[in-house]
Amino acid sequence: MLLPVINQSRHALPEYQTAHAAGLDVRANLTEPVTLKPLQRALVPTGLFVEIPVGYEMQVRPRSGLAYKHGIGIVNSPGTIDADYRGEIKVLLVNLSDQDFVVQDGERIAQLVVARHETVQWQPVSTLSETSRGASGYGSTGQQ
Ligand SMILES: O=c1ccn([C@H]2C[C@H](O)[C@@H](COP(=O)(O)OP(=O)(O)OP(=O)(O)O)O2)c(=O)[nH]1
Ligand SMILES: [Mg+2]
Repeated sequence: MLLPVINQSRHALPEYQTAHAAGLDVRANLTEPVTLKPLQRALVPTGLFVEIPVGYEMQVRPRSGLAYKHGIGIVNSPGTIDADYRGEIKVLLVNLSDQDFVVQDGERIAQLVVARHETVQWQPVSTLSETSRGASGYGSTGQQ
């Protein structure tokens, strides 16, 4: 897919790091580093503006390496970039570790996944089809 993009950051466009990666690693675009204290969050700019085709969305997902090594997650994970959004893509990072974490300019902070989505029209009904699961959930099938 060709994706229209305006890059107002100082960095190269997000790239797939391997041949069949789902996510494009996106970099922080900062004039100075941002320090996240434990449990602190920050809306980190990317300097990127995109025009996603109708029927698609862009998901802003965490990077597992940052999560595992530093406890860095995304508060609203996965973030949703709508097809009609024309603003800057931002990443809502949170520090879930017990130590300060410094986000550096140019650091790969998240990955962007473009995906199709459906648009529904509601069909109000009074009954739903029966299944063996029924209304059971929240661990109803056990742990092992
Ligand atoms: O991680 C994110 C999530 C959202 N957005 C932008 C694009 C998205 O299209 C817009 C709105 O996001 P969302 O619908 O998740 O937020 P909201 O709280 O429902 O805001 P709104 O009332 O503007 O829809 O904000 C980002 O830049 N990064
Ligand atoms: Mg919304």
